[in-house]
Amino acid sequence: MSRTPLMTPERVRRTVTRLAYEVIERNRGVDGLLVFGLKSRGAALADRLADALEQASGKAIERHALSIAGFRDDRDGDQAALPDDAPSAEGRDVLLVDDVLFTGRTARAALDAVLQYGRPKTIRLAVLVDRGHREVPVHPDFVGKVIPTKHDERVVVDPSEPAVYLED
Ligand SMILES: O=P(O)(O)OC[C@H]1O[C@H](OP(=O)(O)OP(=O)(O)O)[C@H](O)[C@@H]1O
Ligand SMILES: O=c1cc[nH]c(=O)[nH]1
Repeated sequence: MSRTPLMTPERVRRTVTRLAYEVIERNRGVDGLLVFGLKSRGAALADRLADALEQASGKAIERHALSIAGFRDDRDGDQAALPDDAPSAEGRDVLLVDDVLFTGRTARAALDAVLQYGRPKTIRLAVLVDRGHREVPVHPDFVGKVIPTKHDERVVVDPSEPAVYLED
């Protein structure tokens, strides 16, 4: 297996900052914003994006991890219990965040999973990398970078650096 760098840590940081400003522009601010990172690897990115939103807006941003277990249409699994600190999404602007968008099945499952939290006013999707090969009609609202890939390659976001690699 070979690993090719696609985005350096500096590039990822700049991209996350740009995404934060795009979210603020689209939502006309951050009031009512509720950020959900898709478990498991979207949660680290959601934290970074929420931090960037706080820095850009000067306001606290509520963020949570969203389990999509039990909502996949292509995998079996039991639904995780709602966490004790589950927020209400009723009437709020929900931002779903994931590191990689591929077939779109995770994001589709997240649309079902998030409705356990109430009925949001809007639900939008932000991803760091869109690598194509969609199998369901999911389109992201905010994209860090579109990276065309072969189907059998893998895009890996290392949350600790953070950096993006292509593995084949
Ligand atoms: O668009 P899709 O085809 O659904 O692929 C994208 C998903 O794949 C990865 O998660 P993975 O399923 O590997 O789970 P993990 O985050 O728990 O590692 C990634 O973090 C996205 O959530
Ligand atoms: O390339 C891929 C495909 C699915 N999920 C990932 O994180 N990367």
